[in-house]
Amino acid sequence: MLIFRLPDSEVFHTLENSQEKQVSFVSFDSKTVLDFKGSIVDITKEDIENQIVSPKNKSSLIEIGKETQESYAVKISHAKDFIEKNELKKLVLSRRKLLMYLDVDSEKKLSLTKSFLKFCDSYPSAFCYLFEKNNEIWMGGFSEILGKFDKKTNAFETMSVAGTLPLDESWTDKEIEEQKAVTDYIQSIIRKFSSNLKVSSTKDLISGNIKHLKTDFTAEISPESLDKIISELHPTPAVCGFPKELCAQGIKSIEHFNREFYAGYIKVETADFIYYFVNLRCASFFKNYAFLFVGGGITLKSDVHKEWEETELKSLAIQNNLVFE
Ligand SMILES: C=C(O[C@H]1C=CC=C(C(=O)O)[C@@H]1O)C(=O)O
Repeated sequence: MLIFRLPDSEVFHTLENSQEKQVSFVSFDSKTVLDFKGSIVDITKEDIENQIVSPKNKSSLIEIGKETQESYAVKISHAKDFIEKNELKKLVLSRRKLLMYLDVDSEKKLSLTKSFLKFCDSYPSAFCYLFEKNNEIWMGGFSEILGKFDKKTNAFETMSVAGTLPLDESWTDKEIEEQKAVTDYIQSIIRKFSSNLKVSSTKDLISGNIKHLKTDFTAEISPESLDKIISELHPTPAVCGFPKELCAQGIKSIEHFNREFYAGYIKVETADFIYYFVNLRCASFFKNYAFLFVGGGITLKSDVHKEWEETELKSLAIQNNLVFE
């Protein structure tokens, strides 16, 4: 079962009755690819609500912070050591926030389909999805594209999204440098495949309770180079770091958990476009608990308290939209 909604659209989709590979979830390390087959069809809100994908136990929302602010601070300090030793600009570190819904006396249980619809309402410009496959349930959504390819014109779009602050704070060198590392990397890749790259000015991207810095890129490419561009782009320094192999190794040794689909991407092929959405603000759901995956770019200027707060704010994208009934 897969339900999704494209950015800035009010139409929900699912897949039906065909062997065509239409949607694929690629893990952060690119080693796992989960394919969903079928033709893309519309699905109503009522039909979504009638799907049963909610964990079965009765539950209420109680948060148990497995990763504490102190343990995350130790990891941030390891990330800084790694950055210094390897003379890096940044490394993207993440945590898995554990959310328990314990059986208390309440009659309430988590409805993932209603949560999905609420999440979609809260983030209208995001690509949002909910899937259940091979005993895994994931929900997520964000507005960052790794790529969008127009099959008719061969136009390719991508973006550099990084740096995070609460809406009322002003950008500092830390966020500007963090996002510039992503912008430089993306430009260097696209220029190898296209001679007419256009780069926008850098703007704010508002995402619920927080904002990011965003630069857009457009270029004409040959359809044959699309797969290569995507595999070179992923994982960008917005979710990993540069050089990517070294940073991915550093992340693995510091984080101590498998990111799975978090910070991977989702490929969606429609009649006109091939989209590659960055899989952020996502969670995997189990019977009594969920893992909310949240991270942020660490630089030598990072403040441990602010980095923790950033991941807490990011976790609210999913957490504040969970519906218990
Ligand atoms: C890695 C995440 O965010 C990325 C996207 C936007 C801003 C980011 C940042 O400020 O660090 C990250 O690069 C995440 O949300 O887990």
